[in-house]
Amino acid sequence: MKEIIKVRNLTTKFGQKVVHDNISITIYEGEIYGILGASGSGKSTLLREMILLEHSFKGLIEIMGKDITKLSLKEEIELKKNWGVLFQFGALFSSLNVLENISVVLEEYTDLPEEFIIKTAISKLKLTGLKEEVAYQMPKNLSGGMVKRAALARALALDPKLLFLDEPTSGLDPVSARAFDSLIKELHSLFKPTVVMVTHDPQTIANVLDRFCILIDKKVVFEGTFDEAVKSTDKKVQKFLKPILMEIE
Ligand SMILES: Nc1ncnc2c1ncn2[C@@H]1O[C@H](COP(=O)(O)OP(=O)(O)OP(=O)(O)O)[C@@H](O)[C@H]1O
Repeated sequence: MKEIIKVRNLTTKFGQKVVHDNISITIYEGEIYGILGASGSGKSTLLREMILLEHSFKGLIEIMGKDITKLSLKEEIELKKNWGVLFQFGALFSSLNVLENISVVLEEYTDLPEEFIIKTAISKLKLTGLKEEVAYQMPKNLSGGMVKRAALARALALDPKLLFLDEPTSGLDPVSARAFDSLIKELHSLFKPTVVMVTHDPQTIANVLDRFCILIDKKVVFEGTFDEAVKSTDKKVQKFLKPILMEIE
């Protein structure tokens, strides 16, 4: 298996507050990898560090063979073309309609003619199960599930090798959440991107992730598959898994 993201000896501090204390994880190409942990354990911070939005760390983060602290501007742009991001609350631009929200990414990172941008944006929208007419709606008129799908369509705009998802099912009702899990699995089997997601959703953890890490008390206390976690004798891992196992029973 080929490594696509390597985190080594990473320490994150905000002032005196240590969020990650010398943590290391490895994400392999093509897997669906979860960053798990209690609230405030630094999951989103780790994801934000990987996508160059947070820089308060020491140690190594290597993505597709590149140390992300040593990128030239050109390399940074090239690397960003390889990934799509779905932020926790969808984070669509409220003043733009759905089509424009997806198109901005294509306009920023490609030289495609406008007609092709529109066709591509609509095809991404359809991939996420939304109808073409949704393209002309404003985000405020969409349901929570539709916002997530539209935001996922935007994340898919550049056919990313890497898809970063921050709490993809949070805020969704159970039916929409499970439908979103299925969509992620379907898109993954179609395009085989590496998916890195922050989640605390027990069903997603048990049914969608290939491997995951668990952050507790600033450390990575576990990295591996769900079955391996269930078999772990580590007290912290067992305590973390208990409510998840009860929920999925
Ligand atoms: N830019 C920042 N400046 C100062 N503190 C920060 C910053 N970003 C995050 N933190 C702190 O780092 C800690 C970890 O935050 P983070 O959002 O990564 O946790 P999380 O595990 O994703 O939590 P949740 O599950 O609640 O979203 C929190 O105590 C948070 O307040």
